[in-house]
Formats: sequence, structure tokens, C-alpha cells
Amino acid sequence: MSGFAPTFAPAKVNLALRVTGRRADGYHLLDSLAVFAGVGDVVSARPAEGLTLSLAGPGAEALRAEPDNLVLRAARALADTAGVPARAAITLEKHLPVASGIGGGSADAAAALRVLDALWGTAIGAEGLRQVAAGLGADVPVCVESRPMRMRGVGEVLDPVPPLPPFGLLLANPRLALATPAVFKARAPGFSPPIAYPEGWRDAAALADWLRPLGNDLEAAAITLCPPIAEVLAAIAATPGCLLARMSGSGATCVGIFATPAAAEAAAAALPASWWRWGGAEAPGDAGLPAAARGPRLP
Ligand SMILES: C[C@@](CO)(OP(=O)(O)O)[C@H](O)COP(=O)(O)OP(=O)(O)OC[C@H]1O[C@@H](n2ccc(N)nc2=O)[C@H](O)[C@@H]1O
Ligand SMILES: Nc1ncnc2c1ncn2[C@@H]1O[C@H](COP(=O)(O)OP(=O)(O)O)[C@@H](O)[C@H]1O
Repeated sequence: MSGFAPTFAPAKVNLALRVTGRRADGYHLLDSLAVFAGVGDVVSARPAEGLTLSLAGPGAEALRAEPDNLVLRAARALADTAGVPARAAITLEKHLPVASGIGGGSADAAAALRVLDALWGTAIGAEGLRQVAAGLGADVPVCVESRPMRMRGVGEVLDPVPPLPPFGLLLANPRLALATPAVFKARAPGFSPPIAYPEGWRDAAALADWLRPLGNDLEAAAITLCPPIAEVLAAIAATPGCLLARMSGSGATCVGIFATPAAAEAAAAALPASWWRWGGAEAPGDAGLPAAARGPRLP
């Protein structure tokens, strides 16, 4: 058997994020609208005697010192649950900035689950895959879906959302890593009410108007820990055609919403070249996309 088609691991973007409570184990209950961008990593796998991971792509260096890559943890967890030997030579082509609030590691783990589930022909089914995903991290279940979803619980409760209107997405990161636990810890006390959804949105402007008051409850804490985030948000908001600027997840990546992918791409190109930046469309719906579908990317 030869290698399996490269699987796209798109960036997860939290367009709104509310912290609605806290579990006894310290994990926070969330209510978040997650969408996926047309930029991401690529995971591929081929049959092998043992389990190995090769890193490639512009972000590979940042992960070389990682003692236990999430991709390998995902592979071992899937093999354990499915009762099959963990045998595959996996390649991760890393493009997304690490520890940046767009779930890069979670997207890689989810893509590895999809590609290895196919390679090994496991019989665990969609529910089994969801359970393995939830055991790997709060963001992994939504990344297995890789389509717009409402995330609740600590991330494992997923519901479909009304169809989103066409819009453009911009992502920018000052190339500063921010650890998720530190941001949750620095958050001011108190919780927000759950999000109430409309039946739909007329266009991108209506979506941005609806999102504006919902906010990201982690943004203020992230700015305290990493002040350049405020600069990134201001720069995005000042680009022509920006309808909304907001931080994603626990940061430091910030998001801009635009009427069209072309407007988002042009705005990204106008941001400082020292930042990681990308503009374009949402990820196409099919999670098993070939690498060629990664969409336009800026260096
Ligand atoms: C904040 C979010 C929003 O989508 O995104 P990112 O900033 O990571 O992209 C996620 O909830 C992050 O998910 P993920 O990065 O998978 O988190 P995990 O590895 O499970 O947890 C890392 C740490 O974050 C905190 N954590 C995470 C999720 C959650 N619902 N409550 C928490 O308190 C805990 O301190 C936990 O030990
Ligand atoms: N494949 C991977 N890609 C990114 N980070 C990984 C990976 N495997 C393990 N990690 C670890 O997971 C941490 C969180 O990474 P990431 O998922 O990129 O952050 P975030 O959840 O904030 O978007 C990193 O600091 C790194 O130590």
C-alpha cells in the first residue's frame, strides 16, 4: 500500500469566545463560535514497521524540541482505542505558528486521527474518533469536524450553527507564543451568559455586527500578558474594509473579518512583514483536502 492523501489541518478561529463557568477540575466552560481558515498544516502517513514523525515546512524548527508531539500522542491513542498496532511513518508539514490561539497542535492531532483511521481501517467509527479526540485536548474534537461549529462544555459539546454568509478572514500574529493555561489563569473573575444565535446572517457585515458585542473573554488577560496584541488588533482594525478585529482563542493570533476573501488578502499584505499574516477564505468544507487546497498564503 502506498501513502495516503495528505490531509489538511486548517487553523481554528474563535470568532467569539465566552467563558461561562468553571468545572471542579479547573477547566473552563466555554461558548464559542469556531470556524476554520483556508490556511493550515498538512499531515500525511504511509505504512511502516514502527511509528515515526518527520517535520517539514516553515514552522518545523519551532517543534523540533517538542518531547511528545500531539501527532504522535494522537496516533498512540487511536491505536490503543482501536486495538491495532501503531505503525505509520507520519509527516507533518508545519505552517501555523505554535501556541497562538488557532489550535495548530489540535488541528494536527485531528488530521492525524483522520488519516490514520483511514490507513489502519479501524472500526471505531465517528463516535469512537470523537472520544479519542476529546482525550487529547479541548480543541481536538472541533478540529476533527473542521467546519463552523458552536463549542460548549470544555470544547467537547459541538452543535451546528446557522449557515454563515460568505466573508473574508485575516489572521495576524506578532510571532509571540502565548501559553493557554497562563491566559485562563490571568483572566478577571466572573462568567458571561451563553450566546444566543439568530436564524442566520444576511451578509458579512451583519455577522460582524452580531459578533461585536459577544467579545472574546480571554482578550484582556492575553493583552496583559502580551501587550503587542493590542497593536495587532489596532492595525487590523485600521485596514480598509475591516468589519471586526478580535483575538482568537487564548491568543496571540488576531482575526479580521472582511466582506470578501480578496479584501482580507489585501489587508493582510498591508500588515507589518515581520508578523505572521494570512488573508483569504474559510477552509473548504471537506476535511480530507489535498495540500493544494491550502489557499493563498503570505510568507
Ligand atoms: C482557548 C481555546 C479555545 O478554542 O483555544 P486555543 O487558545 O488553545 O487555540 C481552547 O479551549 C484551548 O484548547 P486546548 O489548547 O486544546 O486546551 P488543552 O490542551 O485541553 O488545555 C490546556 C490548558 O488550558 C486550560 N483550559 C483549556 C480549555 C478549557 N476549556 N478550559 C481551560 O481551562 C487548562 O488550564 C488546560 O490545562
Ligand atoms: N503538532 C504540534 N503543533 C503545535 N504545537 C504542538 C504540537 N505538538 C505539541 N505541541 C505543543 O502544544 C502547545 C500548544 O500548541 P498549539 O496547539 O499551537 O497552541 P494553541 O492551542 O494556543 O493554538 C505548544 O506550545 C507545543 O508545546
